[in-house]
Amino acid sequence: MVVASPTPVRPDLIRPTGLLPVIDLSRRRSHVIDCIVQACEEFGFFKLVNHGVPRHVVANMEAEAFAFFRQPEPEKRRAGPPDPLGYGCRNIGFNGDTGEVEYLLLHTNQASINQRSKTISKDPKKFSCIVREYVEAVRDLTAEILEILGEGLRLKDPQGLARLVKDGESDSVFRLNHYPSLLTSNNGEGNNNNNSRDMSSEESGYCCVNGGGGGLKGVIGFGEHSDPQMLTLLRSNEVLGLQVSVGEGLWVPVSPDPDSFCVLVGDALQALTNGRFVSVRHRAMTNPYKSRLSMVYFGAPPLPARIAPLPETITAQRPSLYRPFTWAEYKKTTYLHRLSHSRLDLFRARNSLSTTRKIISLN
Ligand SMILES: C=C1C[C@]23C[C@@]1(O)CC[C@H]2[C@@]12CC[C@H](O)[C@@](C)(C(=O)O1)[C@H]2[C@@H]3C(=O)O
Ligand SMILES: O=C(O)CCC(=O)C(=O)O
Ligand SMILES: [Fe+2]
Repeated sequence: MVVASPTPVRPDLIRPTGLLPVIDLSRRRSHVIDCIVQACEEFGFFKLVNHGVPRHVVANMEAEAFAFFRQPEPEKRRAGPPDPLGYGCRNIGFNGDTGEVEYLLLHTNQASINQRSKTISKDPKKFSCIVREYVEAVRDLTAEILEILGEGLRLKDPQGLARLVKDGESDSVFRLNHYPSLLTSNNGEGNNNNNSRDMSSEESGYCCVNGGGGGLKGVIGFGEHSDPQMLTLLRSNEVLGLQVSVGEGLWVPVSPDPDSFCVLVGDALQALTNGRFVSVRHRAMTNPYKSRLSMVYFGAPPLPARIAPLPETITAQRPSLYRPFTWAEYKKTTYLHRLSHSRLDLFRARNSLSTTRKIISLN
């Protein structure tokens, strides 16, 4: 069991379950604003409950995803190889990263979804319609959270951040990750799991914290990284796997809750807030007994959008930490590096390291 003690959570605001914040979106708005800002500052992560995304929209997407991954490998390969969009198995990105995961990566642009659906599903109209419904719901929720953050940061234009993901040209992507259990994967030749079944949690009795339980070591499904975009909304089935870094090598498992969304601050939002919000490092472990499915929306601005610390986040004590860049420039850099690379450091303003040292010594 991991016991970690990073910066203590202000007890009046966030209701922690274990260590990580859980925020109820249906509470009083001013309270929600304070909680979300605090969570983004302290962890770059929170769990959101009572979020308003209809259950059937999530259930339909999950059913389509499982139906896709249940197919024999040659069928799935029709939707690949990832360019980076499409179906991928074990290889992540173009720089040698691997993990025990198979995935579908889609752009959220409707024309692209329609086109890709043709190689993904035997009923492409149904598939693209279900993806559209899900993506629209999570995009709207992402925009709502960004508006809350805009208010919390007292931005002159509180809707500005949300507009970036609502823009028709937004470069947001959607990813379905499937982490087969050891029972359903077949050692190397893909995951032809259509005839296998998982164990029930009662059968498995598996309790995985920081990688292992019952004497089994955890296997990395998706290695350590931060997400490059602004905000990530991640929903998984009831299987444990996601872990969040709280610094000093400590990984905190996120208890799975199919009715909630995990919200993760990405690199672009860290830059826009001049480091006030932290992009959280995270990873996903596989579960030996149960297949895990995560559905992940990455809210991004349009490619030409300029990313630079917002004026309201720049002060005499905390001058601009990052030089301006476009999302296109950042995305290109992302794809030139390994998954675990701290790519935002490449965009630090000159002298920002000495500024950081000054801030630390003033505290
Ligand atoms: C190894 C890589 C895969 C990735 C692009 C990268 O070069 C580094 C970041 C990776 C990541 C992590 C978050 C998202 O899953 C993703 C789609 C993204 O935007 O950055 C992936 C990229 C990918 O798998 O294509
Ligand atoms: O599957 C998960 O829980 C994490 C996946 C992830 O971090 C990603 O797709 O970027
Ligand atoms: Fe991620």
